[in-house]
Amino acid sequence: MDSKYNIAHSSKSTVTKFQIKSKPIPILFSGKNGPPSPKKVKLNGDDKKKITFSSKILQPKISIQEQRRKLPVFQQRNKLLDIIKRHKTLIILGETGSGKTTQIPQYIYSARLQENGKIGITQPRRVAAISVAMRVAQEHGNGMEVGDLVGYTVRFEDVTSSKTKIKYLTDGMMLREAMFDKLLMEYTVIILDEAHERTIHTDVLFGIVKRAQKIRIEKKVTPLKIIIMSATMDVDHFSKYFNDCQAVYLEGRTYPVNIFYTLKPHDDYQLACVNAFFKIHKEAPPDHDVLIFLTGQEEIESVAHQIRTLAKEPDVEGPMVRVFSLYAAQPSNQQMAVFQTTPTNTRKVIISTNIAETSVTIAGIKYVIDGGMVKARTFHPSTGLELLKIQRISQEQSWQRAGRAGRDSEGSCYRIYTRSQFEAMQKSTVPEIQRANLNSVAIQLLAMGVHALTFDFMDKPPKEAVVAAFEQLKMLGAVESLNAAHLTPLGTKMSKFPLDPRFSKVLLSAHQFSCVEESLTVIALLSAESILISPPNKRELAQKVRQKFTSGYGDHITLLNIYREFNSIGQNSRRNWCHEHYINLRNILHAREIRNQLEEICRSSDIPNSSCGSNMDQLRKALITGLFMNVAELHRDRQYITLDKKQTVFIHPSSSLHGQQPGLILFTEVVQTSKCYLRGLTTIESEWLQDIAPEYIRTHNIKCTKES
Ligand SMILES: Nc1ncnc2c1ncn2[C@@H]1O[C@H](COP(=O)(O)OP(=O)(O)OP(=O)(O)O)[C@@H](O)[C@H]1O
Repeated sequence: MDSKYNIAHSSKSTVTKFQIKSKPIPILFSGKNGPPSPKKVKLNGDDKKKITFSSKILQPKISIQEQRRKLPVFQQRNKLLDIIKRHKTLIILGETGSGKTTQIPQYIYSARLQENGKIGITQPRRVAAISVAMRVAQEHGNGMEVGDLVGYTVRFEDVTSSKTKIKYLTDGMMLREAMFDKLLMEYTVIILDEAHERTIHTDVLFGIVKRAQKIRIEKKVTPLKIIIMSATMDVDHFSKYFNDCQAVYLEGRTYPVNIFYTLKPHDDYQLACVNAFFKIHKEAPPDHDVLIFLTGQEEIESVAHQIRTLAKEPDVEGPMVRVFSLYAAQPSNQQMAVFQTTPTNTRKVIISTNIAETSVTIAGIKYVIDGGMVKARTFHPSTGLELLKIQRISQEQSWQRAGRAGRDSEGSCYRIYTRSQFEAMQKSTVPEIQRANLNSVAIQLLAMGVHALTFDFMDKPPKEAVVAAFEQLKMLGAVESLNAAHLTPLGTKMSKFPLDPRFSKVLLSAHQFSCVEESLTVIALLSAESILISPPNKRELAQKVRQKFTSGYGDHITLLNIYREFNSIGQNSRRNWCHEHYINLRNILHAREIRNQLEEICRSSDIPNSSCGSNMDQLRKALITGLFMNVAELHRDRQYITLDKKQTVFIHPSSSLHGQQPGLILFTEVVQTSKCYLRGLTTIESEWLQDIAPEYIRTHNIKCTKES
């Protein structure tokens, strides 16, 4: 689970910049293939009724098996199987949509190259793992259900059985499996798909599977075959890391994708995306669906609202529009909704973060609009703060995005940047391991008996980030020293939670303060996307109706109050209640799902359940046990300074403590705009800090000079 710990947005991501315009404005594109000349279908007024066809219906139906045979990879099937048979490690490079993810595991299975083991195919994202597994089960035919021969495992969902031989799973899940079996004996073939993504989990997995393969050879047990796949990767770099392994390039792609660039740069890429959409909408046949790439939930919901509203304007031409959002924080069933077919004469538009960037095929997508931006996490060891920042994508990412069109017919990609902006982009994305907070990775590796400083990474993380991670783990009691080769018993328990170790520590300490129930709720709420909705034009109203939940102790307890109230009302009234109180129903339900999972881990770790009722001091103390490094103190000049790295910080205007000046505050979020703001706050007492984290106070030479 990606915890939202210390995550912040830049002002760009949080401010909804759109004004609804009565009519979309034109946007100019150029492209090497010239502008498209789509079939003009007028769908205004009476014409709308006269349209009785859709190419969704008229398209000659070819069987799924014929579709498989038409894929470029099919031509090379035998040659490919022969190479796979001969090499214990192999890199396969092939165009997006050529059939790598769906076909190669099936070829391997048909040729029984996996012998008695399983074929595990990792995906950086759950939506890809689920949708691809469903497609492959469907391709396999004979009424096969997912979970039989073909299955998937993602966080909070395991759809496999004893019959499963082809298993799609997220790289995070395979990493969890490796914590219980370092040699991954369940598998005889592991395919690391979308290797170019270089998420932290993928990078750690590279080292884990490489090591498992080596040890299995040394121990003379069933060998492990490793296949690394992507459409866009630095083959030499990967080959060198995997002991100069063989690489093959699969030629050919299914359908062409025409690329168009804007003629001038667009700072307001959200607005430009909306305008590009309506340009397409006006001209393209109704069954040509559109996929738009933006950076995060708020942006996506805002653009979705824009498109829904504008599409209803009487002078906007085009068919009916059905808008879908897609981002990581949604529960699975909402994510999977984007794959549903829409009625004839309805255009589907999906607005997604980069989670739809790789592996995913959404049937009917003819057009991709690429906003050119992504939200990326960056950790700053010097300040101890991790910030989520909106930045330009890499060229690799832009090719992957374009590759989401042209999968079932010719497609087009409209890039909301100029050709020279594209050329100025970094070729590849900086691996996440080189820019993220490493304390979760460090604890996971150590649970497998490996120290992050000596681990065989493809690209080593900065040493100071590893040291900072170990310093934190030591202060949390997860390791005894910075060079520890093992976790302490407490550290081992912490590693069982898919959370930032600071949050795991809170859960593990909560029983001491009789507040396991409350801690589970707060940590789950912090691990999901925000449950609070604050529309820019109704911000004050939203705050007013939620006023009754506001706690003088701060945001965490305010969130707890909201959750408690939500839980106490009947199921049928929840939707209305959320609407009235500006609460995001989806997100609060997702938080509840996360809470159930965490509760299950607590139960299996023998943590008895307890509740502190209305005694919030207990919860405030429990929060300190994991978050004592995230405390800021009020100084005489009315500024807050963090105790740890002495950073000047301010209380964010959206915090329930804004306008007050408590002496000591504990924080879980940092927002960097013109200033460094804190939100996700709880007030704490100086004596508690001294009692709960005496070692930290002593070693950091901290004197709490409480001001009020
Ligand atoms: N859910 C689906 N519905 C319809 N067609 C699909 C679906 N999934 C895959 N396909 C078809 O199979 C083709 C191959 O998909 P696959 O995911 O195997 O390609 P890939 O080479 O792995 O692409 P990428 O590098 O983009 O992940 C697609 O281009 C599409 O034509």
